[in-house]
Amino acid sequence: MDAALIVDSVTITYPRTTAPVVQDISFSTPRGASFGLVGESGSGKTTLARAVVGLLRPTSGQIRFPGAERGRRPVQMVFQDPGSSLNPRLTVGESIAEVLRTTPHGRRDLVSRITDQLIMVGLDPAHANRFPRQLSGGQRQRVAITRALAAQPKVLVLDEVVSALDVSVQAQVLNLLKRLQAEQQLTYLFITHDLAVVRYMCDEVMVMNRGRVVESLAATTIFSRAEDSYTRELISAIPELRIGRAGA
Ligand SMILES: Nc1ncnc2c1ncn2[C@@H]1O[C@H](COP(=O)(O)OP(=O)(O)OP(=O)(O)O)[C@@H](O)[C@H]1O
Repeated sequence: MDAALIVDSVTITYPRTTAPVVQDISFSTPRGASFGLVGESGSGKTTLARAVVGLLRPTSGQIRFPGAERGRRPVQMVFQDPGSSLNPRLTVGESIAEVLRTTPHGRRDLVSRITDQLIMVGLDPAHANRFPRQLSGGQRQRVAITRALAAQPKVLVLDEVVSALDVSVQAQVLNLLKRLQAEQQLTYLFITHDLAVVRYMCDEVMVMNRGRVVESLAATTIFSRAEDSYTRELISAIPELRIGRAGA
């Protein structure tokens, strides 16, 4: 298996706390695949995600990116609320430029690269001159996605990226992510409490509860095969399976 991300026996304990919030978690994701991490609030998903992107160091265990250049962590993260992850004082173009300046680009000028980044996520190049507050939630999330991709990652950690959006906009953003994944062979770590999103987007899914793995299974079988009582509880908590309808 050509793995892009390997999480190996990772345990994370925050300073000044005793119990680990992530306990002995292992999984790997093939290149171009999507791995779902689900579990209710407080189960440790975001903590693990922060370790994957290097924002915190595991107390024990390892996180590896096979095939990546030495010393380079080929991963970016997109957050739930682009309103707070994008700098409100920078225009969309400046925000993307900030990242583009750090990557190799041959002879192409910055403005045409910004234009390409916007077109790639279905935005009007004229949006480069707007501030985040002048965009809709869905448009802001597209900016956050293209800004993350401007860093040329191989792995994208997507933490509740559609939870704050209207249902119809959710489907558009999920379909955009699917297209980008196919075009760029991206590997996704998809964090959500929404099992319908997981079934639509992911190949495999791992269910976490209180920092531990409850079960791991193929995403398509999550509704039919989930055996653990905790997973069944999460399933029964879903108000309706809307993605099947909106996502085609
Ligand atoms: N900086 C911190 N210091 C101490 N404990 C923390 C810190 N950040 C998170 N925690 C605790 O770690 C546990 C896991 O939190 P985490 O945010 O990873 O869960 P989560 O599954 O992502 O939840 P949510 O969906 O609400 O974001 C929680 O009990 C939380 O209170």
